[in-house]
Amino acid sequence: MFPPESWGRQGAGVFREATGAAIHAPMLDILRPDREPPQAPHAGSGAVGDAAPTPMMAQFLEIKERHADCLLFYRMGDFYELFFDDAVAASAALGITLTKRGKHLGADIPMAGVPVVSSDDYLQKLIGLGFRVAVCEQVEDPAEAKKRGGKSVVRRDVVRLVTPGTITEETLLEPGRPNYLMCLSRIGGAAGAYAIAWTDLSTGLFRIAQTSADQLSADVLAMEPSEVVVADTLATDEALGPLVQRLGRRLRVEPAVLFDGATAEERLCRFFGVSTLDGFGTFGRAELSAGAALLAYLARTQLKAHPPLSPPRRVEAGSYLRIDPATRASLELTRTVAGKRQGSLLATIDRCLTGAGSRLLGARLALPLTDPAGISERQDSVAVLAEEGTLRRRLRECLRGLPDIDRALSRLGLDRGGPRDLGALAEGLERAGAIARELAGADLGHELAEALAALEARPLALAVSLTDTLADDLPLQRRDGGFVRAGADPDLDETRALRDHSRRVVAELQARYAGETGIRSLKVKHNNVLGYFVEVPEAQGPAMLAGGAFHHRQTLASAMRFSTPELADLEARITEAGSKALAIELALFSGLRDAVLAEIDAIRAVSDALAVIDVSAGLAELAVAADWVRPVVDGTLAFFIECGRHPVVEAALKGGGQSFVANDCDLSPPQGVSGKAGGAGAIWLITGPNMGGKSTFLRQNALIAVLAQIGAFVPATKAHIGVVDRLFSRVGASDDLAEGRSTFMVEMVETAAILNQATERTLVVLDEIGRGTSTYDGLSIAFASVEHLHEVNRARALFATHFHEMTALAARLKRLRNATVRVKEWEGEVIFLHEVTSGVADRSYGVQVARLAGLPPAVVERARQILSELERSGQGEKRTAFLDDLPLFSQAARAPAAPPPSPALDALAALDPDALTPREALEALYRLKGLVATKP
Ligand SMILES: Nc1ncnc2c1ncn2[C@@H]1O[C@H](COP(=O)(O)OP(=O)(O)OP(=O)(O)O)[C@@H](O)[C@H]1O
Repeated sequence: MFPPESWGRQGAGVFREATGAAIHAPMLDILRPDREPPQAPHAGSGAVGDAAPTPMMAQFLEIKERHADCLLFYRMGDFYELFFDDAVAASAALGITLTKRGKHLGADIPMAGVPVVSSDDYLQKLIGLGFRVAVCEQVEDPAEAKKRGGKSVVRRDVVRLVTPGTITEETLLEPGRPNYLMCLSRIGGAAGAYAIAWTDLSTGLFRIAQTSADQLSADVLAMEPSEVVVADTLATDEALGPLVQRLGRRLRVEPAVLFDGATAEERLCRFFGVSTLDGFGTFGRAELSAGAALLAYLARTQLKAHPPLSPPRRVEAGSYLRIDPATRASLELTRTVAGKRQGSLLATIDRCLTGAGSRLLGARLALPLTDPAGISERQDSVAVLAEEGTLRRRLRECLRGLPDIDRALSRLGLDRGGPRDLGALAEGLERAGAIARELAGADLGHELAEALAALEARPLALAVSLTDTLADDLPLQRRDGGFVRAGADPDLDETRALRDHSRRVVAELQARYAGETGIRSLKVKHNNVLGYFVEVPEAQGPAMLAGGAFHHRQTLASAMRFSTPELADLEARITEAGSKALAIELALFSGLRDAVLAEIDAIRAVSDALAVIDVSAGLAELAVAADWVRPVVDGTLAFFIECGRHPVVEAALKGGGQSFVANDCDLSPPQGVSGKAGGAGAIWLITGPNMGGKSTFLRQNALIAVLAQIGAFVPATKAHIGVVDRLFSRVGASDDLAEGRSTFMVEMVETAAILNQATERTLVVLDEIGRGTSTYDGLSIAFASVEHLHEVNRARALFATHFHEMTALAARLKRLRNATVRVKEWEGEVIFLHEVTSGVADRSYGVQVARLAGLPPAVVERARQILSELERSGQGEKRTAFLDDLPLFSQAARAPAAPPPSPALDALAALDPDALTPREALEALYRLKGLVATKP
């Protein structure tokens, strides 16, 4: 990077050029009103009529035109300046001052700026608000520009576009969360092949997966991407509508040419410097298109920098547990319903000590495995470290505070790295050695043995040269030097000695001058304008001039400043030695950087190995601390959990000094059920009081399945799980008003997905289906859904309901069992025991719960009265007839004898079912329901 062209902001209109001469400029040169064209036809023309814009203005407009959709951070001295609309937008978004500089087309030019040193904070805010930022730097030394003539402007260009998915700065990233940029591609129309490719530019990870129209949303959202790039031709496609809506600001539309399938493979090959992709896997056309688009988008945003991506790895469909977005949300896997990480499953189980470990755990939670052998390998790692307490503690000691190797590596690869990134690698490699020594000789499973092998294969020579070269305390930026250890390079030592010696001579001069002049308050000082100078109180100034050895430079209110040939000479020597020292340091930096990049694969393998060790040790720590067990995971259809607990609720209760009541669950294929009904897993129909713990029980079993399949231990005393291919959980209703769907509609859409897609291997967890509509409608839907699950899907399922009528199904459906949550009633109070047992609940205790919730006593009493009447009058259509006799409804009892007119019936009579499309039918149904609801 070149020294900035110093058009500073300091003072009112005082700007210094890089040459050091102070100049007074009432306004920035480019924006001086007298130099502005009276009328510029449009931004970017560069020259207008008889009055051309200033060269710098022309440069600004030209660059801005090329990056019209970005805020342009235009580097001027120590600031990034924004002009015109960018300035207005940034000042509103960042709360920074909006000023005016000069005129354009007769109007003031708005301007706002942020200091370069703190620009990361501003960038973070802007990116978070959905802006994209083009960072424009000087791309030549100001001295070069000067050679071209006095008026020449230093060449500038955009060096990088900062977008949500392409951030690499440590300060802009969360340590434990990946930052995914994703491209989505489709080949061959709506029914064609879909694929996604995603990368974490900050770590170099690169994955490609095939998907389908059905799975698209689930697969995209599972990765929680920060930015999703879609071709303009696809973004407007109806099939993508719901996903596009969900992505909102995260969506980025780019020209379709980025996704060009014909050149995709060749572009991928060229990027990775290979003649064929066979070594990386076999990719379909849509996958190649998505992968190549990703590279093209990176080229657009990173410009000249070549991101150090790992070769693409294909995520095989079917190799992971499918979890749709609604299930992820309802199970609060990575964030709570309120959107917080705290309180999610991930936050509860994450005991990792490194950012890479937390990211790996998150990635495993996004894609739990379905292959029992792969799961077992991960479990072996956890088991070894759970058993070997001393080893685990020592490993965790080494991992604590380990720098983020992946991110340091990525920044170095993009040439955005500094001395601390090299330092991070030095420390990382050293710790890797310590960890390898701890692991050597231990009885490790396959996964940990592989990790150990990667640690042992670490590039030793590189580690040594990094440690030998780098100083103990490293500056953030390389441009100031001072990061090379004394003794590392003889030339550098010599130059530094020269510089330091000259500095000492300067200090000695002060004593000599004071002695010679007899002025005891004489001082030798330094500033950027004068360099070294002698300063004396103003009264002594004339005496200094008398001897002729001191040349007057400046008079201040209370002091006079002088220079001497000796000082000027020393200054020159110090500056020269300083530049030489810096040049040597920068050369050493480049050498080390090249050496690092030459070993990038080995270093990445070390980092991956450390992440695996961190995740395994973290899960082992959790298993020991919270008393979790290793589940048996195999290819059967078993689902047996003894004394299972909800990890998050248990942790929360523990915090409040309460204990969690453990419960068993057994959905394994029931013994003794033969014929068509046999063979598949069971359904538990759970009835029980409100607040009894039904939802918690449902969720805990789904979470145990997920934990088992990421290779973790589980909160239970015993567990046997036949791998689940797909998990559906509908617990707790939510409106999706953003997509224009009511609570009931959302519930039905999700239920439809479950009934259409669940297989024998699926685990379905359903809570109170059908409660968002009238009792009979709801009951009928719930009945039919359970029957379908039992007969057609044959999935393992937990179904909680307040429709006690449904318990009768157990007599007909062979694999359905009734279970209930126990409560005790004591002196009119309900006591929740949170125990799940076989059997049927007698009632819901809703009124008692309502009282506990603080409903006014009069309402509770009235509800009790109505409830006992309802229970007394039994079932059937006339069950509410008694209400007329109750005091509150006696008014309504005086209704006219003749049946009231019914707009709903009239509207129904007017309908012609054969003439309606399914959508119109649905709308008509809603209209009818609306009419019924508003009926007096
Ligand atoms: N096994 C348990 N041990 C201890 N406390 C529990 C247990 N299960 C649930 N709870 C506590 O009871 C509260 C209510 O549980 P939950 O929401 O699961 O009830 P529910 O039966 O689904 O109620 P509703 O039918 O009203 O939705 C939870 O917030 C939790 O604090």
